[in-house]
Amino acid sequence: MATILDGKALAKTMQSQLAEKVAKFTEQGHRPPGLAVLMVGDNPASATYVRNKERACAKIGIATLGQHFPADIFQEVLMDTISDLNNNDRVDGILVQLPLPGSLDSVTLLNHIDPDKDADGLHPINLGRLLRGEIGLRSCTPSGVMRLLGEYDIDLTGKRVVVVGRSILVGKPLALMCLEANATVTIAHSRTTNLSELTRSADVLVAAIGRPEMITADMVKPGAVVIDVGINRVEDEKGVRLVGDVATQDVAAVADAITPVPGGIGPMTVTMLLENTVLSYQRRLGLI
Ligand SMILES: Nc1nc(=O)c2c([nH]1)NC[C@@H]1CN(c3ccc(C(=O)N[C@@H](CCC(=O)O)C(=O)O)cc3)C=[N+]21
Repeated sequence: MATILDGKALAKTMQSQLAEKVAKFTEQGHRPPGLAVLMVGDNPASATYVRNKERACAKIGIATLGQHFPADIFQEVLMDTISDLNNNDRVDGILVQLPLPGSLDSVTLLNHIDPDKDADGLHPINLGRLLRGEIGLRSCTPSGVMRLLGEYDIDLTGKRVVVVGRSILVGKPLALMCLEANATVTIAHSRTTNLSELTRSADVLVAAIGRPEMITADMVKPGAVVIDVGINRVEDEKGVRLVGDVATQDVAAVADAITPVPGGIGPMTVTMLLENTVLSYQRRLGLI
């Protein structure tokens, strides 16, 4: 059976290290780090994520400025709110919870965030910095994947990585990070032909598709490392549960290592958001 890559455990360790770090700075008399969380509408999944993020911040000593807007809010109000937060010295990170409802233009909003406060690492400047291999705030889910691989000493040098999914949130930035780590990277997507043949060639297979249990055991090379980025809520005879993009039980019999859902990449994503916020705080206060 495959080794379980325990994101939940690593997230816990990293979060207590972050808490110690923040405590050290505040004991020295510095203000605490600040994260602004903008949530629009009342998508129940988003509300849960936002609550989890705020709870994690509280534990670490990051001050949160939560702002909740109705679904029919005007774009201009959100733009002005972001301007204010960009100018607010106590705010080190700004997060706009996605997806946004209705006709709101998330790209324009994200582009309006000060790149040095872009805790999600989704601003084009930060994506460009990643492309060029420069220092910057990096997208949370892909950097969570890289951190978890590192924790288990999984070196990507010379490995064949296949990333299934080409989203700007996960697939594209993760492919760049794997390339930076000297892997040979292929991005597969909905128009890829002979997908199973391709995924079977992967030493490291990443599923970031958003389709429950799409990656089955026959698509995985024996001994491969399988990273499951999917978070899908499904309802069946077993009730409502959370499943990834990988048929975990079957694939675990073939793979060498696999991330679970829940308890894998999800908790790492939240932790990287916290780490980005603290990093931005340290850079802004000259504590680095
Ligand atoms: N601006 C923005 N940034 C995000 O990072 C962002 C977002 N919008 N919108 C939604 C997605 C989704 N996302 C998750 C983070 C953690 C878990 C997580 O911790 N999941 C737990 C289970 C939680 C549960 O039970 O629902 C786990 O996998 O173990 C899941 C999903 C961040 N997102």
